[in-house]
Amino acid sequence: MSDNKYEFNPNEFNPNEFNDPNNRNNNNRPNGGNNNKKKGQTIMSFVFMALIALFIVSLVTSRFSSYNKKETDYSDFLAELDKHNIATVEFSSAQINYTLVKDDSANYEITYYTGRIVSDETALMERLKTEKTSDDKPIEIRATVPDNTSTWIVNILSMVIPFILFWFLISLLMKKMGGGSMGVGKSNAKVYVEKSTGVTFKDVAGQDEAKETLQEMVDFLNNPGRYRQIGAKLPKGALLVGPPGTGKTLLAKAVAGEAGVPFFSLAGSDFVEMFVGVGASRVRDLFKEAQKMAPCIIFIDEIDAIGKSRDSRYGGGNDEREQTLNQLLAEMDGFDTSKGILILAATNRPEVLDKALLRPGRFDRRVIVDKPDQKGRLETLKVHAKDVHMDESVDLDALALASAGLVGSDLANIINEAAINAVKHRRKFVNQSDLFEAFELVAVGGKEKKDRVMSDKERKIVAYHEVGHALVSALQKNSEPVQKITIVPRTMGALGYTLQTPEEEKFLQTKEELIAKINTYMAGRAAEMLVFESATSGAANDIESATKIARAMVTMYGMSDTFGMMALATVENQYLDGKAGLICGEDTAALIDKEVLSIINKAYDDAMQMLIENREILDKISEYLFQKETITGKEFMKMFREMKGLPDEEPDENAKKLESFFAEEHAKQDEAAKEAETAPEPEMFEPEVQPEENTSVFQDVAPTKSGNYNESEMVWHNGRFVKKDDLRDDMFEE
Ligand SMILES: Nc1ncnc2c1ncn2[C@@H]1O[C@H](COP(=O)(O)OP(=O)(O)OP(=O)(O)O)[C@@H](O)[C@H]1O
Ligand SMILES: [Zn+2]
Repeated sequence: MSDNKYEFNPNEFNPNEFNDPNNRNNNNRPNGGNNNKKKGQTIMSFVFMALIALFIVSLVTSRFSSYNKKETDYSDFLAELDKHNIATVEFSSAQINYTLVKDDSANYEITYYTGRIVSDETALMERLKTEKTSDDKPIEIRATVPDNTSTWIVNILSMVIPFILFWFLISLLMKKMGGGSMGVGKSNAKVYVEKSTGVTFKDVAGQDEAKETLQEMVDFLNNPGRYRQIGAKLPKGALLVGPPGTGKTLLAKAVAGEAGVPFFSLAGSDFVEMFVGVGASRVRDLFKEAQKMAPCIIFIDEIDAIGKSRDSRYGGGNDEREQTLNQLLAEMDGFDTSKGILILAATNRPEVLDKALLRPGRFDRRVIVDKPDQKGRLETLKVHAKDVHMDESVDLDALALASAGLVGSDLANIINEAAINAVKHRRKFVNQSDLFEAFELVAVGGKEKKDRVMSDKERKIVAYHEVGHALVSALQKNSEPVQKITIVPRTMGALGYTLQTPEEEKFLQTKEELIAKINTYMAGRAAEMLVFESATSGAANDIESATKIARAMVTMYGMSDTFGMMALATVENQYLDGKAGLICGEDTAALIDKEVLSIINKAYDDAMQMLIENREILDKISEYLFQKETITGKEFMKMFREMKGLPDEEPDENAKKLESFFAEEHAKQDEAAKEAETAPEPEMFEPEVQPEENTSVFQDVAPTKSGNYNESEMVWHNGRFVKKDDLRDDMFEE
């Protein structure tokens, strides 16, 4: 199947082209719409030019015709009459035009004109009829209905032209803004229609539940009759809900591909325009076109852009969006399901959607497209690795294990980055270290930046900080194993990091595990304070992450002593950053802060205590890291166990896989050293990536001036260093 994707304007699209069975595989098909549009535009500009030309011509002629006309007073007219100087007189409806007996000095004849004085006219006529000109000819008298055609045209045109000009400018402006060009109401939104998407459920890895639900929809598109016969109401739409990059768009395409029907797609934000009413008319157009092509699928991405609740809490109350939404609801109610139109919509903020959208007969089915589990990740990796030449040694299993928390698009990205890496190293096959580097790029963010010059003092601080994290983690039962510790700075600002990955998929976290995590976060700063007695700004990320966990424990997980199981916050956008909104009074909010602070402070104390008790190990491993710059979790654990006098643990299968995956680090370093001499490094594009949540990265950012506290500003209080400014009276109360 070919991947045929077209952009088209539904207004000028000729649906018959789609219905022509002989035309099925004609790739040029919908361009007819484009040609029509072009033709229309040329005609319009032609008419426009013609009008302008006419206007100019008539202006010029009227100019010329008034060129030899001269206004005079009635008394002048009478005076000339007295002098027998008048040759012709012409009465028109409002004026008297007259010419004089030919004056030889003038090389053209001037027509004079003056107003009529009706009361005087009988006498005047008498005179004109009887009197003669100076050269003894009778005065020529005429009465004409004036020929006003030319002035009439000018008048009309002078009224119409500004309109046309105005309209022309507006449409130019709208085209600039990406709106409609031939009139405000018409749709020029980017609707994509693909006759066959070429995507099937096989291309979507994992997401088995979502596929199962959608399989029903496919069946309904294929056999609408079967459902109708038994009297079942056919579903009109389904809402695909999940975090970004999990494959919602891909699934929608797969439904179209499986059912073999055309796929209309556009983004919700395309509907919302500056002008009220544009969005609504776009919705109308879209449905009109879709009905002509039924059976088909309409896919609306980011439906929250139009479907946002009209409730003002979510920033509702926008006229344009409301109209668009109303139109969408009306269309959904209006169309006939038996034709086989299915509307799929995607969002990662289902909570902001207007309830009306979710009522039966609209998007009444919700399909959750969540982050993949380990199996899902492995399948996704396999799908994307299918067309990439992979070295035999490559173990996608280990990568799937290590990449907890990443979504489908991240995984696709890893495979692609790995392939780019292989090319960069002039290899024909992607090997494990390419994958590892790509994984780090996506999971941690940025690339190694070895040329960044840091002082030994700074590197030492970073080394202690990182080993602090790793050591406290290793000292606790409930923490995840350390996989890598490094003090090589990265391009996105990290000066070093400690990477931990769970050995198995976890769906629940216990209070002990959360506490262990907070302790581990605190350990970086604690190590700095213990050894250098001074804090750096490097712990900013640690502090933020730790506070987030502590706050969730208090407000949502029911894990605090003060509040117990009282709900104090609700998650506002579960599928994005999981931001929570407080649902409590101000007094309670202050108490929450206090509770969060006490959790953090206790964690800091505990971490400090653990480091003090294991100072020797801290010093040794930090020194080792300082020398080597990067060590694997395996190396770290070996040193740790030896010094602790612990027996070697036989790692389980998953642990072994992860170990070997992260051990690639060494292979990579050796290889890089070799290659550095030979191959010149081409510039590589770097995608912007965010560190992910599940795989814990204790990443430490470069210090900034404002955040760099020196010793004198810190005081030791209640068993920890605190910033002098932060010392409050109430801290001494306990
Ligand atoms: N389950 C999956 N199987 C295979 N590939 C996937 C999967 N999920 C995501 N991908 C890859 O990630 C890319 C982006 O996915 P897609 O655009 O469908 O995500 P989305 O959920 O619609 O994201 P958004 O909410 O940001 O629009 C896909 O083109 C595909 O390459
Ligand atoms: Zn840290």
